[in-house]
Amino acid sequence: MTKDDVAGCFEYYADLAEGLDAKQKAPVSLPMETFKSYVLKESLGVVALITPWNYPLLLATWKVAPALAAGCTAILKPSELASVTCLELADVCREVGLPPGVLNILTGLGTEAGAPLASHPHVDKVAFTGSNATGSRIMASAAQMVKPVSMELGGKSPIIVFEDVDLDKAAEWTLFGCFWTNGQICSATSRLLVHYDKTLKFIATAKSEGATILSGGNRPKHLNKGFFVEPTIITDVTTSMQIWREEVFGPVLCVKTFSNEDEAIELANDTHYGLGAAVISNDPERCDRVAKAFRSGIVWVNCSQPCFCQAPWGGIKRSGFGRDLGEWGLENYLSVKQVTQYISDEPWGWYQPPSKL
Ligand SMILES: NC(=O)c1ccc[n+]([C@@H]2O[C@H](COP(=O)([O-])OP(=O)(O)OC[C@H]3O[C@@H](n4cnc5c(N)ncnc54)[C@H](O)[C@@H]3O)[C@@H](O)[C@H]2O)c1
Ligand SMILES: NCCCC=O
Repeated sequence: MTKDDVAGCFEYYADLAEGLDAKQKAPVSLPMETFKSYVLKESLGVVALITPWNYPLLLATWKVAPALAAGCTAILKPSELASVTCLELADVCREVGLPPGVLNILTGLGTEAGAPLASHPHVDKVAFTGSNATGSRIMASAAQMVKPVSMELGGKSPIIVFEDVDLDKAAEWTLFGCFWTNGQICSATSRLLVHYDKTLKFIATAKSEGATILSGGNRPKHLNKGFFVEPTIITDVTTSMQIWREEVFGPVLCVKTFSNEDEAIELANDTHYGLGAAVISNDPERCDRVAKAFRSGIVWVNCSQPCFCQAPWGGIKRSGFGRDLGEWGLENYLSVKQVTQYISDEPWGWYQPPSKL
């Protein structure tokens, strides 16, 4: 599936690149007839793309494809934990005729390869996806040179399940939203807010489907080696607990109940993060209200986690700023230049000619 997503993303940005010429010289309407103005969109130059270990090829593609489409020269620094697919991508780019030097892969540790790249004076922009701690370090070093950055950081995303839903569907989206790819997704909806009346039925249904409720949290007995954790569901959580507030980046779902829509929204937004948020309800007006009220960059209605390269991806608050994907992802790598021309034959008239003095 990732390979298809990668190819789809390159094709999408190839189309946007072809459309860029037609968007050049877009006129700007001015209040003075003696001037005319238009806008050029230009490549930012040399961009550093620093990416995480989860979805290593896809998340690199979300940056490489729009950066190349915008005409940038890119240096991709993949995670030291998962670099191989990005090296393969470079081979494919060479095979299809990308000129040498346009896409460069720099492997290595964050401190030894990522940090010098991010602070290099010849790098015009840093586009980063990863943890908040690293993002904050990169912002601090980029600030020394007033270098633009875009940040795709972590999250602790909520999913609100209202009482009017089909329980089976809600249970499936809730489990998928948190446990898909072991919860190692930035946007995992790992805080479940469920209407109180539904809670017992929800748990009973999940139990009858074989889920382990209020348990997990251990290494699976049959896996002695490696970094494995049982799918874990935790209830009786308070909003001040670390497990409710901090990103786990693993298969852990916290559950809290609410008694009305306002309380659900307040609990959902009670986080430093603002990446994803989901609402499950059969009431379309309620879905609209809640979608507007969520303080996040992405909202899913009656689902969780679907991702399309045409739609903007990114967060607010400590989940970052700037957007990957869609036309917004291309704008990440373009600068906007105004060209304003004086078109009158008359002198500007700042200095009076001697004859008129
Ligand atoms: N918002 C999103 O779209 C998105 C997507 C995927 C992952 N994430 C987040 O990424 C995190 C998991 O990824 P991770 O563990 O690889 O993150 P990480 O911050 O540890 O590493 C990300 C990248 O930064 C590099 N790096 C580390 N220190 C650096 C430094 N001082 N200067 C420059 N580069 C440095 C690493 O080598 C790696 O390439 C989670 O918090 C997750 O939520 C966010
Ligand atoms: N579906 C891809 C999500 C990437 C975030 O970690």
